[in-house]
Parts: sequence; C-alpha cells; structure tokens
Amino acid sequence: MSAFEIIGGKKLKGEITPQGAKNEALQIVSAVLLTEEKITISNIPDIVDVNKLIDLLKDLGVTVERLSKDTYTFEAKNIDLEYLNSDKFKKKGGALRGSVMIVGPLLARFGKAYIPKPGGDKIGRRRLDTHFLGFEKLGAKFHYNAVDNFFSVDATDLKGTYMLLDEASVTGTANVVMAAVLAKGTTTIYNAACEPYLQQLCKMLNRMGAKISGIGSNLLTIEGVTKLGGTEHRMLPDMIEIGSFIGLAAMTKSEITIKNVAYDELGVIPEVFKRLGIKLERRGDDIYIPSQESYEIDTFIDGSILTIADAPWPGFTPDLLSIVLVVATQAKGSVLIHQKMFESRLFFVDKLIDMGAQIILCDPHRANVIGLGRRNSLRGISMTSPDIRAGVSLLIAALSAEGKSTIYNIEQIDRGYQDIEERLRAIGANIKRVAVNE
Ligand SMILES: CC(=O)N[C@H]1[C@@H](OP(=O)(O)OP(=O)(O)OC[C@H]2O[C@@H](n3ccc(=O)[nH]c3=O)[C@H](O)[C@@H]2O)O[C@H](CO)[C@@H](O)[C@@H]1O
Ligand SMILES: C=C(OP(=O)(O)O)C(=O)O
Repeated sequence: MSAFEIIGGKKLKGEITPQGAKNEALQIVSAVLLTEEKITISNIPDIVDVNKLIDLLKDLGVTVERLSKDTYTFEAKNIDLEYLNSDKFKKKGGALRGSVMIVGPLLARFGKAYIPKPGGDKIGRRRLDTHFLGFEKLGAKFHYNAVDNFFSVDATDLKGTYMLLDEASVTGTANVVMAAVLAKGTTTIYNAACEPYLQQLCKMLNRMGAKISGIGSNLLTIEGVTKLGGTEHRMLPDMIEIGSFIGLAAMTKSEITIKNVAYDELGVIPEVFKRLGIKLERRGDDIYIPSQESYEIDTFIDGSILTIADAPWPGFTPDLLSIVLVVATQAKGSVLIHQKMFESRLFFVDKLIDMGAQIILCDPHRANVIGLGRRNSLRGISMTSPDIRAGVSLLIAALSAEGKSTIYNIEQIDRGYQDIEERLRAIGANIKRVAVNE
C-alpha cells in the first residue's frame, strides 16, 4: 500500500503530455481477440488497469510482445478457452471493469465466453444488462450464476438483427459491436454510445476488415464478415487526464501547456471548463492555460446558478465531474454539480469540506459548490481516495492547499494515471510516494 505526501500552495509551470487513453485502451486491447493475426498498438498507457488486462490476455494464450514503453504487438492465435473456467481467471477477470469487453470478441470468434462480475470503481450500481441483452438479441444464450457472480454466454451462430440498446452504455456498445462484426447478416444498433474511444474502436475494426458505418452517431450498422485480420492502431490522448490537468492549472494558479491533446476529439470539455471562468487557449494541438489569480463561474443567460451535469457523449463525461467540482471550490460564484449517471461518486466532498471548501451535498447525485473566490485557501489534511477520479480531484485539492496533505489508497489513482507523481514533479509539484504499513 502507498500514499502520496503533498506540500501544497506552490505554483506549477511547464509542459505536460497526456498519456494514451485508459478507457480506449481497454476496448482496443480486448479487440485483439477477434483475429489470429498480429495487431500492433501504440500509445498504450502504462497503468494498472491496462496492464491487468494485458496480463489476462497473456494467460488466455495471446502472444504479447512489448516493442517499446507504449507499443505492443498481440497475436491471439492459440486461445486456451479452458482458462476461462479456472479460479485464477475468476480472480483476475473480476479485478477491473474493462475485462468485461473480452466477452464480445470471445463469443464472436469461439461461440462462448464467461466473465466474473467485473470490478472497477465502486461508484454506484454498475449493471451489465445492456451487454447481455445485446448478445441475446444476436442469438446467444445467457446464464448468470448468482452464487459465484459468474456470467456466461454461448451461441452456435450469431445472427445480425436490429436492436435498440436499453441505455447508451460505453462498454456495452463496444462489447456488442465486437460480437456483431463476425455475426451473419446485418446488425443495426440504435442508442449506441458514440464517444471518441468507441469511434476509435470501430475505425480499428474496419481496418481489420469489419464493415461498420454510422461511426460517431448513435445508429451503427454492421455488416457481418467471416474473418478479421491484423492492423496497427494508435490510441488517442486521455481526455480525462487532459481535463484533470486543466483543473490542476486553474486550482494552483499555474501556467501550463498540455501538449498534443487531439483538441477536435475533446467535445464540450474545454467549454465546460471555460464556463467555470478558466482561461484556456488552443495553440495548434496544445492547450495553453495562463496563470490565473481568480476565475469566475458563469451563470445561465437568465442569471440563474449554472448547473454542470453529465450525459452520454456528446454530453459531458461523468468522469470529469469530480474534477470540475474541486475546481469550483476556489472560483468566484456558485455551481450545481449534477452527477446523473452514478450514485456514489460525490461522497468524497466530505474531504473537501474538511479542507475548508463550502459545499452542500444536496443528495447522492447533486452538490452545490459555493466558490471561496480565493478568500481563503484549502487546508492540507489526511484523506483516503475512494475512486480514481475523486482520488485525482483530492490530489489537485492537496496541491492547491496550504500545508501538508496525505492521500491514502492511491492504488485507485494508479489504475488510470501513469507515473503521475514524476510528471507532476517535472512541472514543480512537491509530491512524493511513500509506503504505508498495513
Ligand atoms: C472502462 C470504461 O470505459 N469505463 C467508463 C464507461 O463505463 P461503463 O461502460 O461501465 O458505463 P456505462 O456507459 O455502461 O454506464 C455508466 C453509468 O451511467 C448510467 N447510464 C448510462 C447511459 C445512459 O444513457 N444513462 C445512464 O444512466 C448507467 O446505468 C451506469 O450507471 O463509461 C462510463 C460512462 O461514461 C465511464 O464513467 C467509465 O469510466
Ligand atoms: C470509472 C472509471 O473507470 P472504471 O469504469 O474502470 O471503473 C473511470 O475511468 O473514471
């Protein structure tokens, strides 16, 4: 177990480059199971969740070669389906959310797949109905063993069909798309999630020989093919990291340039931070954030208090709401943060309140932040990170706070942020990782 010790209140300065996208990597790496040919993937982030998935694929028989820090080749030629029945798989497969996306490719290529209830953040109910309803529509039989929380699907032949997803689930859409590419006939998926990472997945599948159209919309049409081949793919930069760095710069009054952000793929993210009063400038494909002594939250046109809420893409991602909330604590003005998708993602505000922030948690989904307008700084405290994004939000709060903070349970942060303390130190942060005795 480790913790971060942070001495806050320092301005940072310099350039920072986002890692490859965690949530894209989990989709793309799962897709290698769809072919026995070689797939080369670059800009893979070196983070716990992605490494766990790669490890799982190795156990399944995929030949994995690491060509450089961020580039791997995968060859899923000799898959050991027996591994799926092992206790080792039950333990490893349940350790992360992304592992659920091996089901679609395995079902499509081998006619069966199992998965233990996947892990990921404990941020409220995280159902998998969309995934399995979709597989059933394609003709698979679904079985759920409630005793050991094991999901299984099998099918002799998957058949293309029309389906209206019960919700625009990100991993659910990815999973069903990966099953449908090898189904017989045409599948039409309406209410599909359409975020850039899914677009990336569909583009990669097309390069492998799939026939997917409607990419980027919520209506995907997939003409099934009999076989897919190898390809090369490069991951987009992680938009959640980019948003985290914008928030970090504003909170710590720092002048920061975020390099190579793939700006055109960021959707409403820059606009949402601008509505908090943060100045940011697009410079080529970088984002430049000047040092700002203060920033003021916008209101709606009629003067009423701004609400920032999550929504399926192209709405604002729920993964950045915790960051927005923290940044608002030092702004002038008020904002209502409405986390519609998850039920338990806002409870971390009690730590911010202990640090001196003014926040009213209205209910599990809504928090009203009354910005301090820098009248007083947050105070450093000891705290525990409940989930990946709350963890980084607390890290940002600690970097802006007066005095020393200690953040425990940083394994949550390590799930998704690569070498975070080194990268922050490189722009001047006073942060160190310390071992904690259990
Ligand atoms: C590994 C991975 O990629 N994880 C991401 C993925 O999780 P994941 O794919 O698990 O999330 P889903 O898109 O399935 O759903 C997220 C939550 O939102 C709810 N929901 C979803 C769609 C909708 O139209 N209405 C609605 O209420 C779901 O019930 C669920 O509680 O997408 C989430 C939503 O962007 C992100 O927070 C996660 O970081
Ligand atoms: C909730 C997240 O991850 P996961 O779906 O892997 O729990 C996240 O990336 O913010």
